[in-house]
Amino acid sequence: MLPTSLTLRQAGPADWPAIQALLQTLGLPTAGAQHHLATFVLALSGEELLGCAGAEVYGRHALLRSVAVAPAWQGRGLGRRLLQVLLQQARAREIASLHLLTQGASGYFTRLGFAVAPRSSAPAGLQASAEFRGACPADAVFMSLALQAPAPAMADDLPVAVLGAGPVGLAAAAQLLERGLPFVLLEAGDSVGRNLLDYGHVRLFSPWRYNIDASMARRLSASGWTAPPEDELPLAAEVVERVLRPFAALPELARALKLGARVSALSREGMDKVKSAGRERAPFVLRYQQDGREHELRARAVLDATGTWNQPNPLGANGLPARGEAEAAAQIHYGIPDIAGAQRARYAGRRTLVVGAGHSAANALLDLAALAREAPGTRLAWALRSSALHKAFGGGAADALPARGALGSALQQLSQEGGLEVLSGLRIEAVQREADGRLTVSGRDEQGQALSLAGFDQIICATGQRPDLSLGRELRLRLDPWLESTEALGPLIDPNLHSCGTVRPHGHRELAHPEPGFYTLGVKSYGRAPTFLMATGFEQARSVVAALAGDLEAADRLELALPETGVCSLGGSASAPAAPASPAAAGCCPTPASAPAPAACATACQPATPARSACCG
Ligand SMILES: CC(=O)SCCNC(=O)CCNC(=O)[C@H](O)C(C)(C)COP(=O)(O)OP(=O)(O)OC[C@H]1O[C@@H](n2cnc3c(N)ncnc32)[C@H](O)[C@@H]1OP(=O)(O)O
Repeated sequence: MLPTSLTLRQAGPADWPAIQALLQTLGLPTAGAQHHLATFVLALSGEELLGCAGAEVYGRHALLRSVAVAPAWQGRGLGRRLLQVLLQQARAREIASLHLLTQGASGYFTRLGFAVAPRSSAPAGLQASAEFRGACPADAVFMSLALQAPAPAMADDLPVAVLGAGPVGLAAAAQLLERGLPFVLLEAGDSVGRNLLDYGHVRLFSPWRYNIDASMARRLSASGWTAPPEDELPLAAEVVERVLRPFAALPELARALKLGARVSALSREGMDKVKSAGRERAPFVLRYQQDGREHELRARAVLDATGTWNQPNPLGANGLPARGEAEAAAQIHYGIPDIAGAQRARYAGRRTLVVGAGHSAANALLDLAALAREAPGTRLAWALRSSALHKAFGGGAADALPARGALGSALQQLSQEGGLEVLSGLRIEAVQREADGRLTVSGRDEQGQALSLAGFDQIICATGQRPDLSLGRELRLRLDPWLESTEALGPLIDPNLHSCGTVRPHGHRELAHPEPGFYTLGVKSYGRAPTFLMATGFEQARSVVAALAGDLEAADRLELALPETGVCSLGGSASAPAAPASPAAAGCCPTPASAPAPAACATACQPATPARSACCG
C-alpha cells in the first residue's frame, strides 16, 4: 500500500540533497544529474522522499535516469507511477524517443515497453551526456522506447558545410570526397590555409610526415603529386604551398570551395534555439558574406573548423583587455611577427616586451635575440603570468618532438646567458602610452604588489587564442564552462589538471553536441586549451565524417596517440596559470601517430576520466 499522503511533484533546487542521498543509497550515479533537476519528478510522503525519476533532454530525444524508489517502498507501483508522469511530460514536449542505460533493471524496463538496442544507435546528443561519457560502466545495457514515429530523414542531397579551409577543414573535405558525400567548403580568407600564412615564416617542430592528412595525401598522390621529404621540418607557409594549395586546386575540391566567404551566423531552417519539434530534420541555414553581399545556403550538417587564430587573448591577466590596450594597439602585435623578414624594421634597434609562456612567445623571443645580434640597440624583455619558468622551457630532450624540446631549451639558454630581461609572475592590468610614444606596462606580482615597467617601443602579445562562439548563438551547444571546448573534451585537456600531450583518442561521440549534425573540429574544439595538435584534428575529421556517412564502425575506431611534451604535471593547483596556446603548439604541429611516452610521464599523466559508479541509471 502506498501512503495516503503520497504526492507527486516536480523537483526544485532544495530537493537535491535528498535526491542525491536516495541515489547513493541505491548505488546509482549522481554525476551530471543535478544539471537536469528541473525534469525530476518526485514522490513524497510529507517531507520524506520515497522515489524519483528524471530525464536529460537532448533535442527530441531524452535519456531517462535516476529512476529510484526507496527500498521500503519498492514493489508497490511507485516506480511505474513516476514513469507514467515522466512519459506524459515527454510526449507533451514532443520528445520522439526515450533511452536509458541500466545494469540491473533491464527486466523492469522491458515490461514498460523499452527494448534493448546497440549503444551505437543512441542519438548524437546522448553521446555527450555524463552517463555515456563514463558515469555508466561499459557493460550497462542500452534501451530505447519510441514515443513518436521516427522523423523522416533530412534530404540526403543537401551538402555538408565545412567552415574553414585550414588543414583540418581540408582534411574533412578529403574525407567527404572519399565517402562520396556532397559538401561545400567556406573560407573567410583569400586563400586556403590563411591562418598558417599569418605565421608562415615559423618553422614547425614536427616533420612533414605528421603535417599531411592521409586522405588528402591519397587524393594528391593520384594526381601525380610528390610528397615532401618526410623528415624535414617545414615552414608554416610551406604546408600551404606544398600541400593545401595543390589539394585545393584539384577540380573536385575547387568546385566546392568558396574563398572570401565569411560565415556570420548558423541556425536551422524555421527554428530558433528554443524550438524542439522537428529540429533534427530541419536543414542548417548558414548566412555568409561574399563579394560584399549577404548569402544563405542550406546544409545537412555543419563542421566548424574555423580555428581560433583570429581571436587572440588580450594582455590582461584576467582575460579582459588590459586598461589602455586598445589605445596602444598600433604598438601591439598579436601572434608571431616576421621579425627576421617583413617586420624587421619595426623591432630593429627597439625595446620589445614579449608577453606569454607558450611556443609563440619562445619563437618571438628567439627571433628578437637573433635580431639583437645584428641590429644594435635591439632589446627584449619577457613577461609571463606564471613564475614556473620550467614549464615554459618545456621538456627538452624528453620531448617526443625534438624540435619542440629544442625551442624551450634555446629559450632557457637565452635567459641563462642574460640575453633577455625576464619578468615572471607578472599579472598585467594596464598599458599606457607615454608622451614619448613608449609604452608602460603595469600590474601586480604574485604577492599582489603593484609593478610598473616603462620604456617599451613594442609589445608582442602571445597569450594564446580563444574560440569565437558567436557563430553558434542559435544552436544548442554544450561547452566546457571554462575552456569553451566541446564539453566532453574538457576533462581530457584541462591545463589545470595536466600538461602532458596525452589526450585520450576521441572522435564523433566526444565532439557531438545536443544539436544533431553540428561538430566543431580542429583547434576550436579544444577551446582555450593550449595543447591541440594537428594530427588530432585529422583524426577528428575522419571519425566525424565516417559518422555522417553512417559508418559507425569506422567512426568509433579511433587511432591516435600523442607524443609527450616531456613536462608532465597532474592535479596542478587551480591557481597555476595555464600555458598560453601558440600556433606552433596549437595549429600547426601534428604528431607522431604513436610516440612512446617517456617513462617519467607514462604513469603520471593518465587522462582524466569522469567519475565512475558501480551501478548505472
Ligand atoms: C534508467 C534508470 O534509472 S536505471 C536504474 C533503475 N533503478 C534501480 O535499479 C534502483 C533500485 N531499484 C529501484 O529503485 C526500484 O526497484 C525500481 C525503480 C527499479 C522499480 O520501482 P518499484 O516501485 O519497486 O517498481 P514497481 O512497483 O513499479 O514494479 C514492481 C515490479 O517490478 C519488478 N522489478 C523491480 N525491480 C526490478 C528489476 N531490477 N528488474 C526486473 N524487475 C524488477 C518487481 O519484481 C515487481 O514485479 P511484480 O509486479 O511482478 O511483482
